Amino acid sequence: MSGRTTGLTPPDEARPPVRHPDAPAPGELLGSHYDQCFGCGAGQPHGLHLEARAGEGVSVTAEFTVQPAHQGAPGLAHGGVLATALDETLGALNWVLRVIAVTGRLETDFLSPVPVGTVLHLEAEVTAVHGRKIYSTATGRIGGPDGPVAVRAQALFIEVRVEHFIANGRPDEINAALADPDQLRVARAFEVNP
Ligand SMILES: CCCCCCCCCC(=O)SCCNC(=O)CCNC(=O)[C@H](O)C(C)(C)COP(=O)(O)OP(=O)(O)OC[C@H]1O[C@@H](n2cnc3c(N)ncnc32)[C@H](O)[C@@H]1OP(=O)(O)O
Repeated sequence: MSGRTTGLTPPDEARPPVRHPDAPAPGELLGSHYDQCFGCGAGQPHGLHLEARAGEGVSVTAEFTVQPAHQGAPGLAHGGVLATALDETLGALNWVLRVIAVTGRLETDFLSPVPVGTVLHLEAEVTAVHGRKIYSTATGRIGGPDGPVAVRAQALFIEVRVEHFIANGRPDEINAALADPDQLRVARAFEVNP
């Protein structure tokens, strides 16, 4: 046993999240944090190509259209792909907090099947912050932004430094990313911490 507190309920001493003053304006398209990301990268042919926008407060919205490559059962989205869509949307909250954070824990509820061709309308918000721990929730609706919730998640993200990726990633991809001016621009945007 590690002794970690792994619950998804913020402790009493957690504080409300703070929108960074330089966060993108509500409605602004956030773009991809990495071209090869399976969740949001344009360079991944079978990726989700999820497009997220900044919301009000510390929130984001996103859309993901389920493609034939995303099937689990015939004609239905794979649950892991739906969890990825939730994870990616929650990860996009980094843009609004202006911190780099990775998923530590993700709990997902699958409430109804999501057919291929469906546009999943996602929303995520940070509910509390405690030290490096960022507590957040997300929903995915079908049939429109106000349609029924098909999937939802609670998550705990952990703030990391950019060195986390340099220390743990494969050298080929790390070096390619460091040589890409667009990628450096994104990394610098996250380094403007309060
Ligand atoms: C450039 C932008 C990039 C944005 C990417 C977004 C992509 C979408 C999101 C993802 O999918 S990220 C990829 C999936 N996640 C990972 O690969 C993370 C793998 N795990 C790790 O690298 C480390 O475990 C982690 C950095 C999360 C934590 O290790 P640390 O050594 O830095 O933290 P530490 O063990 O000191 O724990 C700090 C606090 O967090 C808590 N914690 C850490 N890991 C946890 C965990 N897994 N579950 C619950 N709590 C956790 C821990 O209990 C502790 O709480 P307290 O401060 O209250 O003691």
